[in-house]
Amino acid sequence: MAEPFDPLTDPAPAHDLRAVLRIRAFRRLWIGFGLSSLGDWIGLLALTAMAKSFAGDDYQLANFAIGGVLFLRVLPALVMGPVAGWIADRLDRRWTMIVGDMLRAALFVTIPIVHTLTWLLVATVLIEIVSLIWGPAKDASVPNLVPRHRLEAANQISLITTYGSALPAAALFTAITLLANNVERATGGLGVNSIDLAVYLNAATFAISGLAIMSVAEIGKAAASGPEKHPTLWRTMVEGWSFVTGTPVVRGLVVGISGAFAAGAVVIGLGRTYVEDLHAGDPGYGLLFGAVFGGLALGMGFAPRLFSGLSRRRLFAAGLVGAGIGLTGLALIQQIEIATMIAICLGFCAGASWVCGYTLLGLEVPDEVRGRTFAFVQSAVRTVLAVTLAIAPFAAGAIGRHSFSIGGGKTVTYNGAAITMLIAAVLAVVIGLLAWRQMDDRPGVPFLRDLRRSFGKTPGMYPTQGLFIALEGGEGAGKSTQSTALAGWLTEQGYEVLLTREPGATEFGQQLRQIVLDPATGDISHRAEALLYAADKAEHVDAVILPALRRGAVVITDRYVDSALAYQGSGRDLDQADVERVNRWATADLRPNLTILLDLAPAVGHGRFQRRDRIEAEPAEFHERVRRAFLELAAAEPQHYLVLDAGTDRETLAALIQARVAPMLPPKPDDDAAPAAAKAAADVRVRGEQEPVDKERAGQEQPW
Ligand SMILES: Nc1ncnc2c1ncn2[C@@H]1O[C@H](COP(=O)(O)OP(=O)(O)OP(=O)(O)O)[C@@H](O)[C@H]1O
Ligand SMILES: Cc1cn([C@H]2C[C@H](O)[C@@H](COP(=O)(O)O)O2)c(=O)[nH]c1=O
Repeated sequence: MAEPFDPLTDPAPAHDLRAVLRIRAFRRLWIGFGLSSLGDWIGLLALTAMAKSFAGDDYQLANFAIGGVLFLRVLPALVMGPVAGWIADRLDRRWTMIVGDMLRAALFVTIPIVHTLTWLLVATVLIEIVSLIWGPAKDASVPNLVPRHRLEAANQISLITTYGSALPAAALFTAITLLANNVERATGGLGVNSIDLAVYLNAATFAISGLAIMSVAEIGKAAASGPEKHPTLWRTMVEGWSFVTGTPVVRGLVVGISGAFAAGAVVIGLGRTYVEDLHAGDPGYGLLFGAVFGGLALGMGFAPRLFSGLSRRRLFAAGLVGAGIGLTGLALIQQIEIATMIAICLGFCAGASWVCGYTLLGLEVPDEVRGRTFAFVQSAVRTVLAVTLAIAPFAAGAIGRHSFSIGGGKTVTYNGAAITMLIAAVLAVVIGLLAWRQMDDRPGVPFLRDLRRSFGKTPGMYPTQGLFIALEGGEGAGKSTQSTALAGWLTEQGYEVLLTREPGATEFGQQLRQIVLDPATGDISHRAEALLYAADKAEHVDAVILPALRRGAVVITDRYVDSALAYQGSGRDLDQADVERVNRWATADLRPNLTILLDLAPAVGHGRFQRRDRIEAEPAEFHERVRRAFLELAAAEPQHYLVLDAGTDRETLAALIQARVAPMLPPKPDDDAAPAAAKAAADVRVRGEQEPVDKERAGQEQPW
């Protein structure tokens, strides 16, 4: 089970990488896969060097041997992918990884001992097969070790570690070979072989990785689905395929990720001839590659934080389209300095997409098929890489050199590499747009507006235990009526329900309510008003809402953060962004799983009652602004809102609310299994009027 996130003990923002590493289970797994990745890279360098050494001075054989090692590293994925996924979903994932690491260590040890090219190639295939099972087992485990809102940061760490370990691996490999050669020279030939040494070191990294993973007891077997707990391999493959093709989001992800890799492979496959055509030579080649990979690292590391408020589905697809546009620029601009800049942007977009795609797979794919899906993606990616790398140079060669007149007697010459890149760029854009169509979760909201608003915003923390529902709307819209009705309906069904409200659900909150709403308070600074409401929220979340959610209760609050954004952020002359920042901080960014917005013309709402408190007494324009702000908030995140016409009769409204809430409900406290205390709690508790807050008890609750 995941070590659950608790805003009370770890209030770090979701994108804080250190906060993920504070999760013990993930940290240990990270040490394991960090070492495995390091081993993988050293292995690649050492085995290609060893293959070359077997060929001696025979240039052709050396190329064949190196090509053979590289080809055999890709080949197993093409045939073994589905089997690897089946194994990863069926076996205990921790033991799969431990045994996998130990097997890889043992296989690496045998290579210098047997010392033949044939065994080197056979062992390469076997190691790759083990890696194919190990990878999906690891990828599928991560979402179970970290809370959902930290999965993206966990994936950033995973990807940066996997690809970033290439650099220390190369440095280590160089250091070993230099050291071994110096020892050889100094001792006059003890027979220390630097490549063998690197291979043994590599074996050691896998063995230590296995030991590190042994201590992660939290990793287990995949959740079993349905009555058939051990489906056959064939059945698993068919189910996996139909899951991927039949689930639009996953289909979009697989198509998108494959497209991104195809675009990347085109740059890798044609980079050499492309820079030759720009007369940039080896330095240009190095520059271009450094730019793409540097951009990738920047995208993986910073894009999620930079666009923290943007829907991940949109960021994924936009990244793909961005990479396609970058590739177009690369193909058209025939100047190495500008091409380098473009390559950084291209890498950035691809990196953003890659980390989002991985996170979405972890979030959208159920545990029982996650291993298969990751294996499927890895196979698809490797197949696409292999095919693109093979086809791109031929396509470029076949296209050849072409000159185009651009007027004024001038011509530009594009050769096959640039034109093939252009074709790949168009494909990448089309694939990105297709992925967008399949996955967009905010239809109707213009992307640029979304993008502008997303800067500096946080994605929010949505409870995964219990259910959190907020009712929002203007004065007299019927929030109290509907929240009471909803609470009654849920209680009848056996749920523990906590009905609460803002401001004033705690003793402290009652005092604040008195101050902010009493007309006798008169005019106070709008910032002071905003802070008083925010203080009420902070206490409400810590003392009332979180403890109830941790118990698995359904929490219904009559008003929450949206009220502050609408009343203080839009009604008053305050900056919305400031109000949002303060309120997100005050509530540890806890957001309702669903906000029910009861929309009503202010005049109608005011006509439903007589009394006027300090806020209700504000002029009509104030309440109009508040109404518009509520509607805009709902339009910006439709998946978290139910907007209803509050002029509808009470019963119809209640039925509509029930229909929307029903599929979101958590499991009921099981009559037989639930502890007595939980059963006793299965009633409606109303906060804000009678009960004082029992802080001591709240502090003792289990984290959720
Ligand atoms: N659908 C409805 N149609 C007509 N009247 C309603 C409806 N729902 C509630 N009312 C009436 O409107 C008045 C205000 O309802 P309620 O207290 O539920 O609204 P509220 O949104 O909680 O108000 P406030 O913002 O003041 O807390 C009550 O007299 C209630 O009986
Ligand atoms: C939470 C919250 C509330 N308000 C305003 C909105 C209402 O005018 C009152 C609360 O009264 P109710 O009868 O309990 O609905 O307070 C606000 O301005 N900002 C907030 O964050």
